[in-house]
Amino acid sequence: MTKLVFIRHGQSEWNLKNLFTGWVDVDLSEKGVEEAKEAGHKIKEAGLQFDQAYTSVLTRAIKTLHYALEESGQLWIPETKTWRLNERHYGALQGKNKAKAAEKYGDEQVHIWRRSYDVLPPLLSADDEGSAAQDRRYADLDPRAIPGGENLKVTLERVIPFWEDEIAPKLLDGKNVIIAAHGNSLRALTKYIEGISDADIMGVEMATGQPVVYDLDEKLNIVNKTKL
Ligand SMILES: O=C(O)[C@H](O)COP(=O)(O)O
Repeated sequence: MTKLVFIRHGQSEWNLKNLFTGWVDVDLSEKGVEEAKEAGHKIKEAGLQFDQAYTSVLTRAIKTLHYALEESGQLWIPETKTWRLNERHYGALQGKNKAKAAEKYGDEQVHIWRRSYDVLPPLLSADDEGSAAQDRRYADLDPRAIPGGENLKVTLERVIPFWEDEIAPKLLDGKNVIIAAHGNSLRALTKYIEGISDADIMGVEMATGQPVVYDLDEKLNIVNKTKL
């Protein structure tokens, strides 16, 4: 049985401050570091051994992966970083406080921005301060692929090609895989592999630093799912 593990990064400094984060590259909080180490401890206890790791190009996910692998004695495994596993881009909401946004625009609107499948947040343009177009790590990307804001649908559309081209072939080859990423890039993957409807995905949440373990058969059907 092939193992696939998802882990959302540990608490970030902006999770702690309740700010929309998206593609802003914030670090883990102290609690987030502890959550990542604890995840590694649980991975070790569960005897999970990986052949390949995938993560985003954002520090909080990369560090979570590294703490978890170090704690489980697997820091040496091959890893691939890709923008396709980044958090959804939260557009012009990035850096804004979620509670203050709810006071200003109403709980309902903020809930729609956060959890609807296909409503976009207010967008950033390429020359706005804070646009990813100014960030060296995206220099090789076609400028048209750099988002000004994403909903879950758009996030899924850029995550899934990476799943199909890179991750699924590894799993089909019998390799055990860990993916350290973000609340919404992992919700997109969860929706895709579990066949969750557009409506039901609104109710799916990913806890910080909690490994989600899938057992997959040789056709990548899900045989079992557990949370550590
Ligand atoms: O980008 C963010 O703000 C968080 O990582 C995810 O936020 P959400 O739970 O509001 O989608």
